[in-house]
Amino acid sequence: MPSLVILDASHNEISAFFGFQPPKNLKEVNFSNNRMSKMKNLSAFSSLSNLQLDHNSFSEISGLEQCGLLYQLSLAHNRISRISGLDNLPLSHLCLRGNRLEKIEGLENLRSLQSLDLSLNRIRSLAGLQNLSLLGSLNLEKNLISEIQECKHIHDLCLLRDMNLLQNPVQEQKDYRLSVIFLLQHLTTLDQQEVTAEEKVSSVNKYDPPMDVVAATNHMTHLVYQLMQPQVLYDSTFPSADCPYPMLVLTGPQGCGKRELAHRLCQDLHEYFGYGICHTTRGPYFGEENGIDYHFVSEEDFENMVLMGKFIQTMQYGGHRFGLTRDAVEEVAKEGLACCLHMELEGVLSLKNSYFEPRYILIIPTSVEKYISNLNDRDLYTQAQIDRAVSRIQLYANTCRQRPGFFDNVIPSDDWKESYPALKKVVTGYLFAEERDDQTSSTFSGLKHLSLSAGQTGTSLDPSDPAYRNYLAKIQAELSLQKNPNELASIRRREQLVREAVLGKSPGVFSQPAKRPNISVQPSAPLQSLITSGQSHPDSPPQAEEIPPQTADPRIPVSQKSSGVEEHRACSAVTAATSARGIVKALDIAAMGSALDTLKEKLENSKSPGAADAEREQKPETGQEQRAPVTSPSSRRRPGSETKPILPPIPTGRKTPARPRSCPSRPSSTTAEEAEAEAEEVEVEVEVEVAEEEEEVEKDDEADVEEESAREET
Ligand SMILES: Nc1ncnc2c1ncn2[C@@H]1O[C@H](COP(=O)(O)OP(=O)(O)OP(=O)(O)O)[C@@H](O)[C@H]1O
Repeated sequence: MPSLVILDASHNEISAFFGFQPPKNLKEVNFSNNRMSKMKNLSAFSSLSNLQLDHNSFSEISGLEQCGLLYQLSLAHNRISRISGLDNLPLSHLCLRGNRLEKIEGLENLRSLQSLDLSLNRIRSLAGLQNLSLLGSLNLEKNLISEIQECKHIHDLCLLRDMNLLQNPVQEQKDYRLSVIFLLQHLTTLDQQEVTAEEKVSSVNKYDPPMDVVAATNHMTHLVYQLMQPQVLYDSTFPSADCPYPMLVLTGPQGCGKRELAHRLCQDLHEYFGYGICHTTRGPYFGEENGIDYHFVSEEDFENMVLMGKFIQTMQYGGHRFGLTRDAVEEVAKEGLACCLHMELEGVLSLKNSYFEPRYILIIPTSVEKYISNLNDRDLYTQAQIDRAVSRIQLYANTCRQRPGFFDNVIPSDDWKESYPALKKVVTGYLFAEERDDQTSSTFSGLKHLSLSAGQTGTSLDPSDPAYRNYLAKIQAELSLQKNPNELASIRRREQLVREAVLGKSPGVFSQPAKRPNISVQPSAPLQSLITSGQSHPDSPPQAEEIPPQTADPRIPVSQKSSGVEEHRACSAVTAATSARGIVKALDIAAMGSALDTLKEKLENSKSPGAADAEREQKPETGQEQRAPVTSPSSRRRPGSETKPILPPIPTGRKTPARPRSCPSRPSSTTAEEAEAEAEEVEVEVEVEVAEEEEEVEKDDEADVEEESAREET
């Protein structure tokens, strides 16, 4: 049969393996479920591409070496105990399910293999799969794999999407699924179940959390432990919304000189800075002193301190733990000094979650060779430690590049002594000392004052405390846009326009829609009653005696006159009130035709002696109304804004970069301060003018009414 292409001889009792002359074009052969036990050389079957030999009694794979086109081979449920004879075959699908395999071998050169079924064997390790770079599907169900770490052997198989480890002992391992998903991040199906995006994210957050997640967890841990302790009021550093306690943090890779720089800075600027002493579990280097460089503590003590809520942040570096305690900061703050610290990036990230708002300065080496040489000179580090430190330069550089503003300043440094002047300049700039040498002492006293005031505001979570109000004012100011003098002038102009429109001096936009009824509408009786009484029910025009005295001015609805407070509010809200009046006035009496008589009558009735008395009683209120704008809540002055926040010498510039109000102690803020003062002046000016103009409006209104009444009387 030279033309035979597909041969299916399954489910027979054939024992002879290929006991026939090879058809030239034979491609697919199925001898499954027969009684074959020994394979023979198939080099004559050169076209063979698919061979199914399941459920036979083969114990060894052989004779396939010359099958250069064989891409699919299935030998499931045989007695094979060792994989062999498959080298260099172009197999893409191989099934050895249900054999006696104990390890994966002989597959190293199957570079084209895409699908491998080794289920139902006795395999314990995944070693031997690492070269199968095209492998996309791997079935290892019902084997003896017990360690999650075995997945490391297939970690680099980027095309592996589907893996089945069902009924392996490894399934009982804690967090098995998340761990496997973490190790094999390309998987889309694990154990016949789809891998979700949530699972992938959770696995990464669990086993290789991003630095921010680590920092947040670190912060959360310490905060929780701290809250579990009896609460202590930290006089000097209790967070004050207006003036956070000033801190300076030098960061950079290990051994970049930040520690020396910090010490030197605290020495030179000892009037301003104190060195914050961290705790560590590492032993002291030669020359280091307990309580000067670090507080050296045992692992156990450190852990106890964590549980006691002592730390603000901690981090693990080089197998040792480092941490900054609240007390360490407090020690410095008590002296009236700003705390100067050095720490790694992880510490910075954690600290950034706290209520402290330090300045962060990155000290970064520019020459790797010099950096390595500096580290070697210290004679403290192993090569692995040096390599790690060097690798972290990139981490800092990336952070700096990817997160603009993360560091307040970056100082390139290959030698700390050389970079010290630059650092000092930057820091003195923060202190405002360089530009205002003459005010140095006052800055310092400001710092002392800061500590004190922070202490005073230690209980400032009480709303009755002025600092609390300052906090609100600060938030409010930040939320509302700051207006420059030009904007304020523009607002004034627009207000003026509105006022003129209301007074009928100019046909402002606000009066137009309200004037339309003037022309075309003859008000009905219900409308008259609405105008005169302020009541809304159209069918029941009120009797004259029903009209309360304060509705003598028919243009102002009762609702606006019902109480002094409301009146006050109505007059305060300049634009709203005047425009409302504008609308009422625009429905002018002249346009009401016959309705005028009724109105007149009611007006007269309302001027009864009782009503007049009542009106007189209203006079003080009117006065109040006139004065109202000055103290009006609608004024643009913020509550509590007359109390200037006390400013720290190292202000919170980074978090509130462009707002002169919140960082006036920055060098560049001299002009900002002036601008602020100027803006405030203009603000007050505008308010006073608004008040005066309002007064005028009121007088004009009153004069109008009187004139009208007089006209009517005549
Ligand atoms: N509380 C902390 N949080 C985060 N990092 C810290 C903390 N305390 C110290 N570190 C940092 O941990 C790293 C290891 O500290 P270690 O004192 O062992 O470094 P070092 O070899 O003396 O080098 P360096 O001169 O940079 O301090 C340093 O980069 C140090 O700045």
